[in-house]
Amino acid sequence: MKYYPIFLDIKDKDCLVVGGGSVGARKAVTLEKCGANVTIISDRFSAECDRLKSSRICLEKKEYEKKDAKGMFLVFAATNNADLNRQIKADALKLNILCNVADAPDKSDFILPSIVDRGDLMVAVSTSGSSPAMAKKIRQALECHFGPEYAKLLQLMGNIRKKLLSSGHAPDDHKQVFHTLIGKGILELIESNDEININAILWDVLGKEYTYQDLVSSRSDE
Ligand SMILES: C[C@@]1(CC(=O)O)c2cc3[nH]c(cc4nc(cc5[nH]c(cc(n2)[C@H]1CCC(=O)O)[C@@](C)(CC(=O)O)[C@@H]5CCC(=O)O)C(CC(=O)O)=C4CCC(=O)O)c(CCC(=O)O)c3CC(=O)O
Ligand SMILES: NC(=O)C1=CN([C@@H]2O[C@H](COP(=O)(O)OP(=O)(O)OC[C@H]3O[C@@H](n4cnc5c(N)ncnc54)[C@H](O)[C@@H]3O)[C@@H](O)[C@H]2O)C=CC1
Repeated sequence: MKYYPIFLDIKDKDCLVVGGGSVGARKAVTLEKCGANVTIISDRFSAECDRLKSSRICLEKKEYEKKDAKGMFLVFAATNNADLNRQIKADALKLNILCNVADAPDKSDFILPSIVDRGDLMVAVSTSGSSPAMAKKIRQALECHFGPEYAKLLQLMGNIRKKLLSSGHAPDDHKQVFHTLIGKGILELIESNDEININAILWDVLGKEYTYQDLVSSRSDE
């Protein structure tokens, strides 16, 4: 394997994107969705980038300077200047910060995947840099297969898991329960909004204190 796949928790971490064009904008949007505090530094901003200004995305209109990278958790070099992108990478290295270089995968510490985002289900597709266009096409095909019902299913499964585990750990019994639930076709029932039959399964497998409406009204990580 060329790259080590990892799901990184970047909530409330400071991340720097240098370059306010369409590539910088795309990287900033994903960072923001994951709860990071994003600074985009650029000597000019595309209209697309300008619209991103928010409580979590701050735009600084200026030339990049080495000190800008200080204290950042991640750095993204996304300018249209290849030499500058390499300089940003070198600065980040000196500061021990991982850096993505938009025009030079071989110089990057990490590359970004194409993402299917269905709540707690995240499918990340990488072609190891061989063909971003193909990564995007595969992502679009997967989006048709993994529809929005998967977000609901995982909210349900996450909350059942949390409730069950809060009453004690019994890995062998629990394994049986989870596989039984999935095997009973709950996904299809969620898709057709058939609450009556979902509850019938929940009560049969887990007991009356497990009700669909209660279990999908809160997030599993709350
Ligand atoms: C190595 C990597 C580094 C990184 O950015 O982390 C990288 C590098 C480069 N991409 C380039 C071009 C394009 N990138 C896209 C789109 C995406 N690029 C993304 C990731 C990555 N791109 C990493 C590898 C991912 C992998 O393959 O596994 C995605 C998945 C995620 C994201 O950006 O968030 C996002 C899709 C989001 C979605 O799902 O929609 C499209 C498609 C389009 O625009 O329609 C094109 C035009 C078509 C094409 O080139 O294939 C060029 C310029 C080449 C040139 O000069 O011609 C380079 C530089 C180079 O290769 O040297
Ligand atoms: N990784 C990826 O997914 C992709 C990467 N690329 C590469 O990414 C790079 C950026 O692409 P785009 O966003 O389309 O380019 P762009 O030209 O739209 O944006 C680049 C931005 O960098 C800024 N910039 C240049 N010098 C600067 C400096 N000294 N200080 C601060 N900001 C500076 C410019 O003002 C501009 O806003 C290109 O090198 C391109 O080849 C292109 C497509 C996809």
